[in-house]
Amino acid sequence: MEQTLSIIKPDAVAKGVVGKILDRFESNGLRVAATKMLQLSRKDAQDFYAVHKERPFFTDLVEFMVSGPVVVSVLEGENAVAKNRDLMGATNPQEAAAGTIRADFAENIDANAVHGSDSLENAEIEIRFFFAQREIS
Ligand SMILES: Nc1ncnc2c1ncn2[C@@H]1O[C@H](COP(=O)(O)OP(=O)(O)OP(=O)(O)O)[C@@H](O)[C@H]1O
Repeated sequence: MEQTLSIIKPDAVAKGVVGKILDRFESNGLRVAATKMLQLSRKDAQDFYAVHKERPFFTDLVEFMVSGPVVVSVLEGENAVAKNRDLMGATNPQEAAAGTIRADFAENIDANAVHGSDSLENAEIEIRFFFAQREIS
């Protein structure tokens, strides 16, 4: 079954909506196969978002991602990558469709509540970045 990586970002953890966001996944056919809370180091955040390192928002993105704990999860289900992206909504919460996680819980494009892998290939890389095989059930 397809797997994808989700990150509940520091803004959503600070707001206390971790349970509500995990419920969106579970209520829409995505099983939580692994989950944990952790504090990213600057190196973790820089490595994780390395594809964006030339972008003007990179420094702000890294500082935001280390501003508090995150909750990382492996989600499993049919078309898990695409399904998670649909549930998340557009990157900019102002453009996110009604009923999506970002429309309901995100503040702005910097503090946008969640990350989800954007391809099957990246999902595998991102899952390996955060989880050992024995942590995934
Ligand atoms: N123009 C921008 N200004 C500020 N921050 C941005 C901008 N574009 C993207 N970001 C931040 O960088 C993150 C990664 O950008 P990307 O284009 O990969 O968006 P995404 O795939 O929707 O989000 P994510 O990778 O977090 O799932 C975004 O979630 C957002 O927090």
